[in-house]
Amino acid sequence: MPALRSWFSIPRGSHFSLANIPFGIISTPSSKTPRVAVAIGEHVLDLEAFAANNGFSALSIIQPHQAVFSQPSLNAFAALGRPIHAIVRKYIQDVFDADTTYPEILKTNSALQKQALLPLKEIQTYLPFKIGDYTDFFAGLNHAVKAGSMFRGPINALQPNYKHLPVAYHGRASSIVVSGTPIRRPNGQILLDPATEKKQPTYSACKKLDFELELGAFICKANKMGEPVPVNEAQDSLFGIVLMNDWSARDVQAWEYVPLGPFNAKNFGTTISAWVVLADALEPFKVKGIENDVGVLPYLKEKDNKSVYDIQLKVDLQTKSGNSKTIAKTNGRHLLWSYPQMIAHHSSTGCPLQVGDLLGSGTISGISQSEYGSLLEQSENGKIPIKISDSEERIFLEDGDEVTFSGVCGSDEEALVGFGECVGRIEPALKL
Ligand SMILES: O=C(O)/C=C/C(=O)CC(=O)CC(=O)O
Ligand SMILES: [Ca+2]
Ligand SMILES: [Mg+2]
Repeated sequence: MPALRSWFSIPRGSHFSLANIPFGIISTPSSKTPRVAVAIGEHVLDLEAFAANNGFSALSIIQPHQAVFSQPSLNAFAALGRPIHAIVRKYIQDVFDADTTYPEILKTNSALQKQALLPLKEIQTYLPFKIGDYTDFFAGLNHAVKAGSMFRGPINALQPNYKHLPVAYHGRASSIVVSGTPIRRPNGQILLDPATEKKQPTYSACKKLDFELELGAFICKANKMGEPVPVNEAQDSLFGIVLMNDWSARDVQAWEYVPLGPFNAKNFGTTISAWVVLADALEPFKVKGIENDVGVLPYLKEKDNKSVYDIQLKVDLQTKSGNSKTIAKTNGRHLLWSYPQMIAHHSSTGCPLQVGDLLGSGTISGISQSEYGSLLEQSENGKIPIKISDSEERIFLEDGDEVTFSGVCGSDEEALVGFGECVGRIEPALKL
């Protein structure tokens, strides 16, 4: 399909082309109340201002719902359901199209352009949703094999359940932050010398601080308690996707996680990107995930044989002294389980999912060192240093390090569907 052309200037290579239209929450120095916007090129369209100035006058279906754009989160907009998200996205694409059906709405309305089109660099972004619950899956097969091999050897790398159900832990919604928020190194219980017989922990600053490259999915449809979401209807629950960093304290994790899973090792901070790419925008980039070679149970069997996304993912690390390096490149296709399968399994007991819940994919890794989505894998749990520059290397994160994830779909520079960035810098631990 040829790229949509706009009357509005959208630079080539922008993650926020007309093919995208991602949603987020913004404010400006002169208007500090957080509200809904979409990103377009190097600007955002403030949907509160747009709605208040008859921007949706040609879209009668949205008129009774315009208050959703004045909310400080996307929950109310998301709850309108996928057919409405699709209509709104298509309408905004039309308003910006070079041959728009509605030139009077924005193309020839310079007053509204001035009011509602704001430079990205002048706005502040916020968490896109009020997140009630957060669950982090472990669907990245290559990551699970690599991490499991390091801890239990290659024969026992995967637990017997791994290919039969999407494994997950219940995370902590209260410490999810938007891209750009600093992350403080946690203090925690660790074993300084795990090899010795006597297991005596100390309480200290984490010495094995790591990132995990993941995708996060937001839920837009609540299921009632007791009523599971069938796998082949689960796409209706999927609002959109963000980049996600499940910061992980590996030494805390190693000591605490058997038998109930990660607790404090992953509850001190999780960063997500600010712009939510709608499931509809990702539709052209659906691909087959990793083949599951066990026959999954019927409640996890999907009709759709393409249900993960071809997203080119990248991790950059910049040190306090300014050296930086791309330390990993991988792809969103490296998942054994799809989001519909995760949703179906999560709700299979009757557990209610709610609008605004966040589901992490699990760390996404390829199969070679430069494709690993965590330092745990890259450094073989601290054994192999990763060269950042001639003067610096890393095994785990140091104070002042800044980790930047980016993700983009497509190759046509005029029609990229990108996520922007998911950034966090490490601050020193509280002094003990
Ligand atoms: O297989 C294991 O015992 C451990 C796996 C991990 O440590 C990976 C991990 O932290 C899970 C995650 O992706 O959050
Ligand atoms: Ca994780
Ligand atoms: Mg986390």
